[in-house]
Amino acid sequence: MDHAADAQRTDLMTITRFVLNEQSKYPESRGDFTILLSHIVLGCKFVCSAVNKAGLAKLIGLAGETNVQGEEQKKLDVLSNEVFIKALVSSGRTCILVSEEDEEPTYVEPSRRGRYSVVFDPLDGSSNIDCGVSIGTIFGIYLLKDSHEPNLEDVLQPGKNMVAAGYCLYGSSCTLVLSTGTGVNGFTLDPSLGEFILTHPDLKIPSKGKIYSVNEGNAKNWDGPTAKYVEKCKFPTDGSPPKSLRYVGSMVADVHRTLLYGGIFLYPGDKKSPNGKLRVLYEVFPMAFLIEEAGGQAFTGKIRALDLVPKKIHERSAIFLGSYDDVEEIKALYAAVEE
Ligand SMILES: O=P(O)(O)OC[C@H]1O[C@](O)(COP(=O)(O)O)[C@@H](O)[C@@H]1O
Ligand SMILES: [Mg+2]
Ligand SMILES: [Mg+2]
Repeated sequence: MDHAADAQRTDLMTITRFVLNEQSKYPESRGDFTILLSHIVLGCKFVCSAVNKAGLAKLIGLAGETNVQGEEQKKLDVLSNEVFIKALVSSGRTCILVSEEDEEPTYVEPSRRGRYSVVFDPLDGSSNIDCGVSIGTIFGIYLLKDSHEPNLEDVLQPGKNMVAAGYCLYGSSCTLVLSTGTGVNGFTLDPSLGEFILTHPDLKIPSKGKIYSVNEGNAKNWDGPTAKYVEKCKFPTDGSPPKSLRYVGSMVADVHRTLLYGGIFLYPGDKKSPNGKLRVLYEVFPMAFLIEEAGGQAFTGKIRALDLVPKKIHERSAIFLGSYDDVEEIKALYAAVEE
């Protein structure tokens, strides 16, 4: 084994070094994004360690408050939210923060303000916290185009205007997946080094998958195209084998598997919740941005998810995302009912 040759073939790259490389592609860049990202990374490391020791540190269970979604907040929801607000404000690079856990946006005071708006779900998959199943953090980043006073319009924008998006998965290992609009890369936290190391360079989602991921418990309320699609997954009529069902119930975990293995993740609208459950700004948009960057598709049942223009910060939307060919199939079923 020629270790020297092998060493020259594979990079030992930290996420900071990676983003610095990216930054060098933009001579006009002042390093603001690199600083912002280093604070997001710090937040992820903090939350990762809190999640790992949740049972020991009495961080399991309810916080005793209810958030704007009407959900009972978990202690880790509240802690993660505080950690990210603090990390983002202290970066000195943000102007507006939108969190799932806060009814109103946080407008950063002028003396600590920067040009980036960050929309985020501090802890995704809250129903899985207490049983130790994979959970995560999701974030999307917009850049203020000019020096106007930041306002709600700066975040109520189509997802395609984001400059970066990512998530951090707190699972058997802690993995941060990031895109700055030029491909998708995954970094694994080495707890002994406290460093996120590049382990999944240039991720590409397979064009077709063998897995479908949906909460079938809502099946009785589904519309025609969704019911037909899931039926096709289970009872294919073209001689192909049935797809396997995988559903963790944490969007980060279900999308991470979909990104690596291919297939489709869907949280459709239904008779009970016409706009589904997932929130446009800090769940649908960042995941759609990553999936498209990796060669997949993200569809709302009507349009390309990233073309949505949200009217409210906690707006929800149906979402079908994953492998290009699989999403193409469900788009055809919805197109058929439009005719
Ligand atoms: O239990 P359901 O209805 O299947 O919903 C699961 C979905 O809800 C969520 O937990 C909502 O996110 P939060 O946990 O951040 O509120 C998603 O992660 C997941 O995909
Ligand atoms: Mg969530
Ligand atoms: Mg959440």
